[in-house]
Amino acid sequence: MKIYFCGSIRGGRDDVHLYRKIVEKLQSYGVVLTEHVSSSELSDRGEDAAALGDKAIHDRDVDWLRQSDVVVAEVTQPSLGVGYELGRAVDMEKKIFCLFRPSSGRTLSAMIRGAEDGKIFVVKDYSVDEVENILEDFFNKLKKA
Ligand SMILES: O=c1[nH]c(=O)n([C@H]2C[C@H](O)[C@@H](COP(=O)(O)O)O2)cc1CO
Repeated sequence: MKIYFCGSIRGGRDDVHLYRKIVEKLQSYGVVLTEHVSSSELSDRGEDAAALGDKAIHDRDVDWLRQSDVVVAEVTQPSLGVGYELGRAVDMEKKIFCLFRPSSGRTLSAMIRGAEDGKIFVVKDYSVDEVENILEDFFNKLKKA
């Protein structure tokens, strides 16, 4: 299974340790195409745009999105890139699982919360200590579907 993980980069890296935890769990279900999103070496400046170029980053990621079987996004830290990826993924009819932490004190964008349909686009409120169980539930149901 190919998994596309979305997490904030230029939107802010406050949750990078959580992204790492999520990606490690996801790797027990398949290949995470966007493992770099969870790297603590990646700052909020993003990948080396001078070497890669923003267009190359965008085109590579959209190609990975197309290849992916499922999209998992940590959406607590607001990120334009994550919002864009989710919009494109909806258009590609991908199965999408968004994770949001209410304990952050934030209110999730209506364009994410309101996209929930309980089937293809699922939004789950969670706390850090339950993230592994929540991912287990999601992938167990996915295997049965
Ligand atoms: O350097 C990058 N590499 C990269 O893969 N992305 C993708 C993956 C992330 O899920 C998402 C983060 O977007 P943003 O940087 O706007 O927070 O965009 C984003 C950047 C920088 O915008």
